[in-house]
Amino acid sequence: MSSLKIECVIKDHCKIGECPTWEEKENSLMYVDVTGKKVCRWDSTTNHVQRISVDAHVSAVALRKSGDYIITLGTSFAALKWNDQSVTIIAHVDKDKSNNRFNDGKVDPAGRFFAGTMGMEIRPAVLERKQGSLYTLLPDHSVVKHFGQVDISNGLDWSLDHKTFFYIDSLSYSVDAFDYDLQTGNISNRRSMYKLEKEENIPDGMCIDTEGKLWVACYNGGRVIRIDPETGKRIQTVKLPVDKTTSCCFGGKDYSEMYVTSACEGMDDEWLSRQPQAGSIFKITGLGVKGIPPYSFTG
Ligand SMILES: O=C(O)[C@H](O)[C@@H](O)[C@H](O)[C@H](O)CO
Ligand SMILES: [Zn+2]
Repeated sequence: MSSLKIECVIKDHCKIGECPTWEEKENSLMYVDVTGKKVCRWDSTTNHVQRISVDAHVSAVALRKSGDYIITLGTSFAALKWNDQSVTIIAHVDKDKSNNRFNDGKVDPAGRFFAGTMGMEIRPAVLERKQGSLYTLLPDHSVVKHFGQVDISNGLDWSLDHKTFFYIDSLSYSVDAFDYDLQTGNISNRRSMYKLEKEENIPDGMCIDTEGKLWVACYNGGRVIRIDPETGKRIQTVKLPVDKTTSCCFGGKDYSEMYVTSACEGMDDEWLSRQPQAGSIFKITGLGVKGIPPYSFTG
């Protein structure tokens, strides 16, 4: 008998809730509302949500070793100080692409911030294709560009042995794997590891668990799926009460809870009436597997 439990823990109406990131020292979940232009912090002990409004699309938030956060804002990497709500631009990318924005990002095991860009959407997943690129912000604040020709740069994570980088460009409907060099941050030898099935729809955010398996949030698929990178097979599906599940991370006291963000942008009144929790954040317990703490940016 599964002890799986899904509860809506943050009743929000995020246009595009994204990038859930557990902050252990604050017992809190960080997340963003991309087109709502907000960086949010939910305190799991008080159930209180603090929101900081920013002046551009904010698509990723990550912890910073020196405290506070690093974010992707428009087509810039930026530092966010929580208490005074100050934003300091660190580096710009895609200077020749005024209609681009950053999308998903995450810090690698060596403290580098990987994030990718995309063209602005006309409506969900409808945009000028091949405009995006994948970048790394190094601790010295220089930027490395890995490759271009990306549609929607999305979920990313690293294997537990730090030898493989997993990456999603959403409109390829594939989860890809690269060889990854921990010492340099270089990635190579791209191959498809899992092709989504039709009803799983668009691959979005992603995280790894302590057994080395990947969890992928399926946008318009209303689910997270668990994939074994060794076999390229799906080993579990957990359905949620909303279709636009956007990303997932582990959190809670021992990283045994999974948090799933969602979106409501692009839903008409009839769809919203069927899924009134769209844009909220869900907690899944009883998965029987844990996650790992997020890495912090060392710059
Ligand atoms: O959430 C994201 O990663 C993007 O910002 C969305 O706007 C995508 O279009 C959607 O998730 C489909 O990939
Ligand atoms: Zn995403």
